Amino acid sequence: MTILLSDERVRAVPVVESGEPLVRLPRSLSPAGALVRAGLADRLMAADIQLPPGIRLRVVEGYRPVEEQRAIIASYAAQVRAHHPGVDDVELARLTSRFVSPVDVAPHVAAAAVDLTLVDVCGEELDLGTAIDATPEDSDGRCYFSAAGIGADAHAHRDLLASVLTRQGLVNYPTEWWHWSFGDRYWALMTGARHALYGPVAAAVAA
Ligand SMILES: C[C@@H](N)C(=O)N[C@H](C)C(=O)O
Repeated sequence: MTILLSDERVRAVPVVESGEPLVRLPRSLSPAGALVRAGLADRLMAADIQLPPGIRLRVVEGYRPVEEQRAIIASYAAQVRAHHPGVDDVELARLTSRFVSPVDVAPHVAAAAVDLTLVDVCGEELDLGTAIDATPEDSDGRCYFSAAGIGADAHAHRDLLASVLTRQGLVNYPTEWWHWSFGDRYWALMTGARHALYGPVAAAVAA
């Protein structure tokens, strides 16, 4: 059974902030220059060199300011309401958290998560079954890491991604094949760590 980011068990995980700085990923790994915690950056670089020749990781997003997280929540919650008329507020929050995290436990706001994919030598994205940020509604559930209804290549590419990232200690959010994190509260719950390493980062600190 999938544990969502809105689950009380995630919120119950304590954070013992390590104070680890944010670093900008190299452009070869993240043309957008995503910012992440130093420990996550090291793990991503280690995962990248484990890939077969001709395949690289491509990180499209890392740290996200809290205002941006709030804006994504508001926008997607409105879409969920339109798709699921009549849901109460509790169910709305649960359904919304399949695609975007509540602010207080948000892995991107802690600079502890990345959205990423695989690219070939020309920088072209490989087939992972859906676009990054395809919602459950738009993709008919194919955004879930273990979804049926995607091709053999997409399955193989998701498995390849998982093999190099889990070896570095990252965990996937099962409703989004592209979302991987390290050191946040969701990661702590999933790995059995006693506490999270990284809490929310203020925009002023990230600047
Ligand atoms: C909105 C989507 N790209 C995303 O980042 N989702 C995760 C679960 C999050 O909000 O942390």
